[in-house]
Amino acid sequence: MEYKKPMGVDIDLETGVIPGAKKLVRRLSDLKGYFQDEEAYAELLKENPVVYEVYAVEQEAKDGDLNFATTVLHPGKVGKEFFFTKGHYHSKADRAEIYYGIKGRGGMLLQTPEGRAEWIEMRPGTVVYVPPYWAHRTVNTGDEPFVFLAVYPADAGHDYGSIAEKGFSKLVVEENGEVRVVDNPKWKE
Ligand SMILES: O=C(CO)[C@@H](O)[C@H](O)[C@H](O)COP(=O)(O)O
Ligand SMILES: [Fe+2]
Repeated sequence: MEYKKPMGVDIDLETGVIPGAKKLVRRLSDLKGYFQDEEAYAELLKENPVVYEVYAVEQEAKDGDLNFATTVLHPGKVGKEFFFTKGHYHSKADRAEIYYGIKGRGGMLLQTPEGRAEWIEMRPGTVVYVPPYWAHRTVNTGDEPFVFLAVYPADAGHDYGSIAEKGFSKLVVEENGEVRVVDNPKWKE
């Protein structure tokens, strides 16, 4: 039996960086079609800001092993909608996940394949359990980077297709200076 070597790494709790991790950058241009307000999107696209970065430590996609990653989700809005991650189901849809809030403020939108949505607020110290079969997207509702850790089965995979096409049934917006979770007028099952 070949045993893998155990490891310990220190997340930089200020920046969210995991030393030695694989870095992925998502700019606004990577989120084409995701936001409601197309005019506001086109305007902000001139700057094409970084919306989020992911620092991932991933294993071969085998049953029983675990991956982990931090996400640094920057503050910002497109029109009234707060910056968010693309959101996905897992390719192996029954794979669950744990998120842990490190810095900043935000929350997670979750959704069943039938379109039943839930919103869970996150702050430093919040643990969110993502059950099997729920799509999940994080949203930064604050004015500083929202940093969190995710731990997920190594064989979970990402299925972006249905969210990219249909979005979530709820939107997280700012209205009169308040965070509101409202129905998505463009949602169709
Ligand atoms: O849920 C996971 C892994 O299963 C997170 O590590 C996200 O991958 C990350 O927060 C970026 O979000 P997406 O662009 O992948 O939706
Ligand atoms: Fe996930």
